Amino acid sequence: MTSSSALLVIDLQRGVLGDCLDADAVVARTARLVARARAERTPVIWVQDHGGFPEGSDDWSLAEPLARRREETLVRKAYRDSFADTELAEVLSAEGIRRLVVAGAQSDYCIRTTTQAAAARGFDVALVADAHTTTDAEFEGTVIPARQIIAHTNMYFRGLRYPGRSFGIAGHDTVEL
Ligand SMILES: O=C1N[C@@H]2C=C[C@H]1C2
Repeated sequence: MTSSSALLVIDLQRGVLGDCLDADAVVARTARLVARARAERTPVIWVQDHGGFPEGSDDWSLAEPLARRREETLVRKAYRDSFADTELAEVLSAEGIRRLVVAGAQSDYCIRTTTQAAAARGFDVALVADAHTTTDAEFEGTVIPARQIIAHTNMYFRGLRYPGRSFGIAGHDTVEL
């Protein structure tokens, strides 16, 4: 079935979520979103990062209760951009996907980078405002709380504009799939 949208679940792995803000709640909301996508026959694509931990390890595994179905695509990555050195672009093209609904972690790394890359590649993008998370950050003495990073990520993508395309944010329970 050629669907125009796909749900992209990025790096909701045990080793990534350790210190992320409200990780359990984000995982639970994402699980409900995945169930919606499956019910509406919207493809679910799972991205898992093996940059920091070996495939098959506990840290590499999806946080429970998330679980990939056999027929759902797994994209393995080692960079913040889920398109970098992966087959994501080919998978999306083959399935006629023109719009991505994005959830996962971490907001300021793989979520931000992948969402911006998708925009630059011509996809419409909806960021699920309450289904991404990250940790507090600190850079050269400046502490940036996770809650601020998440809010800023949502603010940034709510206002992103490219000619002829649509971007936005929405909650896990209302985002169009
Ligand atoms: O956002 C991210 N997801 C993986 C863990 C940190 C980066 C890579």
